[in-house]
Amino acid sequence: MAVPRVLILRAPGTNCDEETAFAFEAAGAVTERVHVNRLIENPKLAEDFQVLCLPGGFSYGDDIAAGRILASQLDRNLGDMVRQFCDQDRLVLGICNGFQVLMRLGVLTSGVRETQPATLTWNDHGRFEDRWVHLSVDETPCVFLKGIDQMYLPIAHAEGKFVTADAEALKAFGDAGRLALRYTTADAGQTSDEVLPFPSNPNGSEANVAGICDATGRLFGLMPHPERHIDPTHHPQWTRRTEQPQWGEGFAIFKNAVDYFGE
Ligand SMILES: NC(=O)CC[C@H](N)C(=O)O
Repeated sequence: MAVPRVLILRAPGTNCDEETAFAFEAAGAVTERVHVNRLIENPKLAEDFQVLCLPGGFSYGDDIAAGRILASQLDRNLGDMVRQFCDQDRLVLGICNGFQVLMRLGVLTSGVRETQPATLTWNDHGRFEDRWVHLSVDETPCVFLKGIDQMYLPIAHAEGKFVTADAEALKAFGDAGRLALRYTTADAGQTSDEVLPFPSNPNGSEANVAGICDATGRLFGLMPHPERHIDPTHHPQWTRRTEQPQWGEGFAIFKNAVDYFGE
């Protein structure tokens, strides 16, 4: 099986890059954490990688809007590199702040209309929300979610509310299976378009959206942090369980990415 090489992009304020590298390596990938300035000096560096991952954090202090400055920097300086990564048979993953960057770049929402069809904005209650959430997976082409029905993962964000320009845009995403990951209740197995009340839906996202993918399923962004639930002991109730699973519930996302290159 081919071992994919994962480029984990660092920028001032990134704070989840080491955990994300650990998760990918546990799943069998080779990783390199590369600062955005190194990539701007030499964009050809990216040619050695099959997966581009934008990890979580507070890039450029979330100034202007979370992800805005890093997205502009990538667009202006590395636009060709990012487009090539998205167009070829490679994978792109954005986790939390990385998801915000991908949304500002527009790579996850392309194909729906000319003008920007969706964004991430402030949580309804206007605060940073840091806790665990229940998630369910839609019928989706998303490579990273293959074989996953449910997950229990932590969130830690202030600007995670998914909104679309109008109902037509939301429907277009939904019909294509692009509203891939949703917040749900502790007992629900299904995804739902009806907005669930807080705390099940932590930020007021339309259709309870926690993550979306592009039309091919190769590009994916999510607000929860799968890299923070890799070991079973990351689960907040792990000491009460009689048996431990081999991996935490976020691990399958990284494993799916690695397995994609072995198929
Ligand atoms: N955990 C993160 O990546 C944080 C995302 C972003 N800084 C926010 O607060 O919305």
